[in-house]
Amino acid sequence: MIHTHDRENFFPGRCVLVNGPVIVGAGPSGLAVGAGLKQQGVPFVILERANCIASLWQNHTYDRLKLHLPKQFCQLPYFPFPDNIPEYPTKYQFIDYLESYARHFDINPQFNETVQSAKYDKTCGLWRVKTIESTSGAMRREMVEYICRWLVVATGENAQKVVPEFEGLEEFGGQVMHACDYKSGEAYRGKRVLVVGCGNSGMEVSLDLCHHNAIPSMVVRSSVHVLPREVFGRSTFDLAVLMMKCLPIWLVDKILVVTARLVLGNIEKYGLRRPSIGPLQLKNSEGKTPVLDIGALQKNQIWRYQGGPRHQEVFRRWSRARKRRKS
Ligand SMILES: NC(=O)C1=CN([C@@H]2O[C@H](COP(=O)(O)OP(=O)(O)OC[C@H]3O[C@@H](n4cnc5c(N)ncnc54)[C@H](OP(=O)(O)O)[C@@H]3O)[C@@H](O)[C@H]2O)C=CC1
Ligand SMILES: O=C(O)C(=O)Cc1c[nH]c2ccccc12
Repeated sequence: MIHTHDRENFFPGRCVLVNGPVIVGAGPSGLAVGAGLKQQGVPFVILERANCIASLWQNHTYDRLKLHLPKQFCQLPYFPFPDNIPEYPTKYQFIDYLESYARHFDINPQFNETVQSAKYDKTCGLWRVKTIESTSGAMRREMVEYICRWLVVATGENAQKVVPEFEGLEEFGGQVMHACDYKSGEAYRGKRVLVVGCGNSGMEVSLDLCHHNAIPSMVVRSSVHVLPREVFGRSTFDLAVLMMKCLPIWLVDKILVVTARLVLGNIEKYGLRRPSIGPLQLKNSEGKTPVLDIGALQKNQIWRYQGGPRHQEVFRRWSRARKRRKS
């Protein structure tokens, strides 16, 4: 007979005892933790739901993407970028680098394993991490329970897409996609595209659409800090990091905003407003990343619907205009 307590603990899969940490996620952070542990000779297991390392970079980024920050800020510990890589690596160069990083440290994640739960068992001081095979279509998906003393969650800041509700989407008739599925503007030549969101993704997708002679418009919900990626040939981020070493954050913010104003002009003429809090302070308090501009701001073919109307109202107007054009 199985008691309730036993039933809770009953697990129909394999059980693996890990003599070190379990790391969830084989993205840059998971790999970096793995490399550190390898160097100390500590055994570990990396669990990854996708079938490759850095799956967000491999599968959910657009073709033209380049890192925003100079390479020295994006490299992982103990293994710098090769010298022949440019200052702002492309996504392909970044992925190659991560692949060689994993090879260099002989890191072999367990792919196609999705963590379903992780519970800390206080009585024995151990984590119980349950996974299920992620390969779809398998008749019986394998389940494994890992038991370990340490758990490292390295699942990423932006792994989960957020799609706002859109009333009237069924009647819209046009194609709708999230930025994580956008590859290039090639398919949108000559077409009107409404881009919802004015973060780095929204700005760069709009710029890519311009490069492909599509006609993007943007929905700008709130205020946003736009900084030039470079000032006098020097990375703005690099300058911010340098200034932070000797100046208070509010002053660095003031300098960044004044410099951005000198380089880019008043962003209100591009349909944008700046937040009252400075860019670094806003990043610290709300996690909101400033937009690092690589040319989208000044593309005057991008129309920006600013402020008041939320995506819903703009979308309704947009949808109606599309129907009028089609009829
Ligand atoms: N080349 C690079 O290195 C790139 C880096 N990135 C990075 O990836 C991360 C994710 O960036 P991103 O994908 O842009 O996401 P963000 O969360 O940074 O931006 C999302 C944007 O969408 C807006 N938004 C959300 N919901 C709605 C809605 N319902 N109606 C209208 N607007 C809405 C937000 O407005 P609000 O502010 O009002 O919430 C915000 O402006 C960031 O750290 C970014 O810097 C992204 C692209 C390129
Ligand atoms: O561009 C990105 O995706 C970044 O995350 C860059 C970034 C993070 N924190 C910052 C603070 C000031 C300027 C850029 C950044």
